[in-house]
Amino acid sequence: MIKYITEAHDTCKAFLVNNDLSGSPMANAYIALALLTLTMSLLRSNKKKNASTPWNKVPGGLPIIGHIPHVPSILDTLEGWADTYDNGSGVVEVQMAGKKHFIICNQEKAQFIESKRPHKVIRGTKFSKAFTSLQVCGLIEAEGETWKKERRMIPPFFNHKNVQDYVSHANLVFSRLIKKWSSQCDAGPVAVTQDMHHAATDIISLSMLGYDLDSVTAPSEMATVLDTIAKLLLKRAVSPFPYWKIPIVRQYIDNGDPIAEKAVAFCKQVLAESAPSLQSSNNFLAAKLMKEMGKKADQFPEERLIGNMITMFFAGTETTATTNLFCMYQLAKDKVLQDELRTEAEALGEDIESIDVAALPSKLPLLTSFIFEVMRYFPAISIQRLESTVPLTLVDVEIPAQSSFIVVGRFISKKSNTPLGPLNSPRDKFCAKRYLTKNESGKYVLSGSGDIPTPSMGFRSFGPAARICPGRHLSMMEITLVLSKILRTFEVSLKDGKEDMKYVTNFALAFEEDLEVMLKPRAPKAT
Ligand code: HEM
Repeated sequence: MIKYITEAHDTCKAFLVNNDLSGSPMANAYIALALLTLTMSLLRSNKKKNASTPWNKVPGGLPIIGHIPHVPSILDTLEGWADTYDNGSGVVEVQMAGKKHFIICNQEKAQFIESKRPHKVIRGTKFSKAFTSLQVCGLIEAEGETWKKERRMIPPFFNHKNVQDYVSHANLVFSRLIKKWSSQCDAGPVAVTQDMHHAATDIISLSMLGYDLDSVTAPSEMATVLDTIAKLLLKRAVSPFPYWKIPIVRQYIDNGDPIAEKAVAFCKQVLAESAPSLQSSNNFLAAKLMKEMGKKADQFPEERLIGNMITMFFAGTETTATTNLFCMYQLAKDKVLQDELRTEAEALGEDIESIDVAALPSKLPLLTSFIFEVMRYFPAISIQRLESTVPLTLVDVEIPAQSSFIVVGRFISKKSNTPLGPLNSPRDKFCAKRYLTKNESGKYVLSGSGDIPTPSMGFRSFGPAARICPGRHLSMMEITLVLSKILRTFEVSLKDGKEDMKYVTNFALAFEEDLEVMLKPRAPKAT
């Protein structure tokens, strides 16, 4: 027993180290509380041993807490279990943190679970509580009727027509980024990670609030606050117990409440200051939303408007920046591909900045296919944690309400449904041309309608149909624009030819270390 408690203790410690909490004076109290919570959950769980199920269970595990995924690579552990234990049913059962979880590892089962959203299957309650605790009350945290109402209201402002209004923001921010890198690139490798995050934050700030943070040019306190909220949300969502409700303890563990207050105060102030010009502004979400709300009686309350603004920073910054970084890394690794993409970007001429957003995929088919493949292969969000609110029948077995599901999206996309593309590329390999096909004149064009691929095509990077990412056209516009600018301005290569960048795989993918690249300015074209 002592062995098990020691192992659990070590895991909690690893969690703290992983989340920069190990230096906290409350670390041991945290561990003790975590262990107590695990024990309590066992006592409460009143488990019925299900001797035979049509799916496999991950064998072994510790009494009380069950299996403990290795903290630096939760995703790898989950995918490893899916790979080893799926008997073809698409479900693997595992006991973790005193609770049964179902790992959903094929397309058919994923679709079944996701079809039950938003009422019978929801995001985990722990997740919602973490969001509410930091006042990030918006579309991501919402369920049921609130979600339906906000889903009707907000996503239309992310369609192609509206994203066109945000293009000037992306152009402004990326011009600053390219200018900054141009001034640094002669001095050696350029550290691009933080700049890419700042660029994504600045674009969200301009496009959602109409406010220019300009954190690409100079550090901005508010950019740091908004970035910290995202980290706190993830930390709270995976915590074994709601430590933030415990007076004194909470301020030592994350000091999240004053940070959340700052973010809310910032959004309120920006909106109050821009109120007089809202009627004439149409190039940021808050203005569009407030006009729409003015037309209707059933407005949503101020805290949800603000909560939705902060939600967009959380949802739209890390995801887009991470994808941009993985794209840069793939470009830097493959000079031939880089040249092909550059030729395509240059053929567009100078009009990239005023281009019709909806036309980007057809004008830049190879770049678009490359971005889709980066997203499939390195999805910013690689797993989804879900919970049932009613009993569900899974492979002819009734499983109770409050069952926990983990959909391993990246794993599924590497196994099934994903097209092999014109080069017949295996699904577990990276292939930039995967989403292309040759037309009658032998030219590569995007396959199918050219739209963003769907989960039924093995592409799960923007989430399932029911709660598909509303920001997908905005992020595609951003990524296409910044890559086109980078390709036209620089030749990109890896620092010291270093090809083996490691990435961490907790809930979102990220490079373990900052990405540094060599940027060689391209010779100005002879006129
Ligand atoms: C490469 C960039 C992005 C990726 C990979 C991405 C991925 C995702 C995924 C996988 C989901 C579904 C989560 C679920 O299953 O519940 C999602 C939802 C969401 N995304 Fe994105 N996203 C990106 C960019 C953005 C941007 C730029 C915004 C807005 C500014 C945004 C706003 C949202 C919101 C509000 C939701 C919740 C939708 C709902 O629950 O109804 N995302 N995103």
